Amino acid sequence: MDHSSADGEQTAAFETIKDKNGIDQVILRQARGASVRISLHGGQVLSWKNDRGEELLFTSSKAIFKPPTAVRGGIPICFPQFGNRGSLEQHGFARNRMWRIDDNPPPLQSSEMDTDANVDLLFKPSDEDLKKWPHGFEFRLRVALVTEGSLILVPRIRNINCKPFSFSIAFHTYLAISDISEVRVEGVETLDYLDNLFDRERFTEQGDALTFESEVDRVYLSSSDVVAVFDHQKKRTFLIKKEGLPDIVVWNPWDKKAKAIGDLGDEDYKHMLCVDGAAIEKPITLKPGEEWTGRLELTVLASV
Ligand SMILES: O=P(O)(O)OC[C@H]1O[C@@H](O)[C@H](O)[C@@H](O)[C@@H]1O
Repeated sequence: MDHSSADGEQTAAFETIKDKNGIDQVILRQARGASVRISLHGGQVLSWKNDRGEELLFTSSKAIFKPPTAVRGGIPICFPQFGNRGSLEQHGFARNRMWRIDDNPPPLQSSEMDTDANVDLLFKPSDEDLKKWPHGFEFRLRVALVTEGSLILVPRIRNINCKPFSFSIAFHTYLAISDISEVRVEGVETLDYLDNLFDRERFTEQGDALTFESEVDRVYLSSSDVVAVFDHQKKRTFLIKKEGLPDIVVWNPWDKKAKAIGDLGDEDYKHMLCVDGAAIEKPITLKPGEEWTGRLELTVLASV
């Protein structure tokens, strides 16, 4: 189905298709050929391609596309809990639920978001969810593909209950990389991090840039607003720009853990790196009626 509309210079266009399980997927196409595909299961971005048709997000060779589990790849959304830091299922329930297209979203502050291919998704908890997590909320997600091909995610979470609540959030972004040993992350040097491999003990990053030679599972705290991932072999750099998302998760399972993860191929860990804009260490608290907004912008640049 085509949902295009044109108004002078402004276009807001997306189409929906059904996957083989009957789940709606939204496709955003930008004029120069870049595209994004989003599943309404989990509100999960599954694919982001540049104008040459190259896939920029990793998908596992053993990915399972059948609900209720999230697809191993793309950008699953961890909400309202990150990992096992709470009583809910791992990474919270939002990634395992159906979202819907929001046809009439409240306007966003930022006008740049109205000018490109975009869609608004909405997730509201079911009665079952409310039994486990008794906090009424609306989670809106604007997904936009801008002219230069950058992918922008704008989450808005509103407390529609009469009591305050706190949540964590992470955009669990599986970047597609040539080879994990060819990649370095800049923007986390000198930061403190919680190491999931050492019971979340706090350490300080000592190196100039982060490179990989074994499993890494860390939450870097209060990072700068831009983190860069350089891929020497592919000669490209991902820029991760974020607002309202102070932390950065960096995860690669390496060989042993990869073998233990059912929906990840044994060698897949070489071609993925998760770098997530997140709010984990200090959960966000919303009073009744309050709304929180964040922003994540992913850009890919050619590098030498
Ligand atoms: O297998 P899941 O639930 O998608 O989680 C994958 C990984 O997600 C990372 O963000 C966590 O830090 C890891 O500990 C976890 O293994």
